[in-house]
Amino acid sequence: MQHHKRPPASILFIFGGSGDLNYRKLTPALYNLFLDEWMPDRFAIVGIGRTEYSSENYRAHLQEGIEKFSRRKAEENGHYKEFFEHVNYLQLDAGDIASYQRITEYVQQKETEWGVHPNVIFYLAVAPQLVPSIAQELGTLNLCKDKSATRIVIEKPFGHDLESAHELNALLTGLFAEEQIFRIDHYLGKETVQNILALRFANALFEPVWNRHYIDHIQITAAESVGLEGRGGYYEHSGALRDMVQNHILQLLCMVAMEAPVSFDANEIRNKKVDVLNAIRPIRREDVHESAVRGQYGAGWMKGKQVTGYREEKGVTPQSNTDTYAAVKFFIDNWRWQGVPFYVRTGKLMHQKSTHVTIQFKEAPTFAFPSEAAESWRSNRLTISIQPEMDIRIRFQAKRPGQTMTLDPVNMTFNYEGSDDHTPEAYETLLLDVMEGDATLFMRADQVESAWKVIMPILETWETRIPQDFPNYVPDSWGPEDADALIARDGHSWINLPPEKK
Ligand SMILES: NC(=O)C1=CN([C@@H]2O[C@H](COP(=O)(O)OP(=O)(O)OC[C@H]3O[C@@H](n4cnc5c(N)ncnc54)[C@H](OP(=O)(O)O)[C@@H]3O)[C@@H](O)[C@H]2O)C=CC1
Ligand SMILES: O=C1O[C@H](COP(=O)(O)O)[C@@H](O)[C@H](O)[C@H]1O
Repeated sequence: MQHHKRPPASILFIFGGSGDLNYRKLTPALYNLFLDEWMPDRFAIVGIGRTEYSSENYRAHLQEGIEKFSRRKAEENGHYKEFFEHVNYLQLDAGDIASYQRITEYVQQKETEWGVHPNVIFYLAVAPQLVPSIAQELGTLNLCKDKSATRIVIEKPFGHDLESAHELNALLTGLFAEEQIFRIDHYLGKETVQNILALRFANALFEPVWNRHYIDHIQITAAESVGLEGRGGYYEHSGALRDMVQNHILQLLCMVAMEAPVSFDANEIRNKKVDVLNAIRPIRREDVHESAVRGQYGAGWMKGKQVTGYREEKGVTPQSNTDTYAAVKFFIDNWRWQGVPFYVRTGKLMHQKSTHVTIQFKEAPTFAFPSEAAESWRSNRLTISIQPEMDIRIRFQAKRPGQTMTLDPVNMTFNYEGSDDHTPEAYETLLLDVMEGDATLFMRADQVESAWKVIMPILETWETRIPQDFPNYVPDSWGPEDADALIARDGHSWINLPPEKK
């Protein structure tokens, strides 16, 4: 039974249809949208690549991806036949200009068959070097002149630095209108990330204390327990700062720090976020060593299994100085956040997978209880767990039952109802938004460039100074000691989130 309005008729062309992202993320997401009756009544998905596939082989390959990576359990997957009737493969070399005609022909054929002019979406799930030439060719197709019906989706990384991101923006905005361009940051599609806006702006409770008068500092952690997962070739030219901080972490920071939007219009939200990026205090090159720490993992053990060091990974050079860990202290120079440090960190092969935001409130102004009542006054803390735990915890002091006045910190926890396999994956939300033409959860050109501006001084400094101590952390740890020192200098320590007891 259909219980919601579906997007209009759509054709999705996935450049990189034979690639890893489509196999692991995009097709499982589209399949779940199909099962949840969110796909349009009329839709077609066309994978594009040079690899030879018959339709049958291609569908079997993608079905395997769904079976491995769909959030639904195997027994819930059962509508492959109906779904794959909508899926086809176009063997095409993106460098062959003449072959783009086949795309136009496919659209015309569907238009005739369906009797409607469909939305046409080009998803570029290819290496970044291919993006400019594919965009260039698509931009010259007549069907891309229809600004309301044709869209282009660009995967990360969006540029390698400020200059290349600016060039890519110039190219794309010369070919497409801004409303046709969907720059993906998959963190924005996560339920728990979107919930930051609901927590802050759908409740009157938090806003009065959400500022420098009550908040001592904020921490954002995106710790991964995985390593490179076969992506050494890409990662070696990226590193943790580019791979995670420039995009996902700065977007989280924006959602925590932005002013209240007056509406949920895409541009209104994006304006408020870009204001935060533009207010981040530029880090002077001579101060980088005080505000930022980089790390690289060596060989060691991860949960009882031996793992190789970063420099021995496939696709990595033996003397590599690429950062697999980054921690940065930011300040936001505006009225709300003046003087409040934002500590952010991310790393590969860390002790525990955990992405969370911690708002540490200031101490109570005076403590009327006997000094032995509590170890610390710094009890008020709000933690937004993004993954794998999906909850919001408020920590406060409570009296321990008994005849003495002894205080203990306790947690009040909101848990997302239902199990993980009922929560839409980020790519489901984002693909649906693209089909609906809603760009709220996508990056605008100026947002991407402002984020690059924030990290450029760190990147440039790191690129010119050779780290003396790499590798400087072992797998299954919380990163390099210098990162502990970065936050300890201000009298704080990193908060590692224990899993909530169920
Ligand atoms: N994999 C992931 O988990 C993530 C990936 N991304 C991004 O998504 C993008 C794709 O990554 P991923 O899927 O891992 O990469 P893969 O290397 O697995 O896939 C690359 C795709 O590009 C296609 N391709 C390459 N050259 C051509 C060509 N000349 N003409 C047509 N198609 C071509 C390949 O097809 P063929 O060889 O058949 O021609 C293949 O389908 C990258 O930008 C990556 O950074 C972002 C987040 C996560
Ligand atoms: O974009 C990326 O994100 C993943 C982490 O995503 P998550 O949803 O699992 O938190 C990271 O592993 C990868 O290196 C990076 O390119």
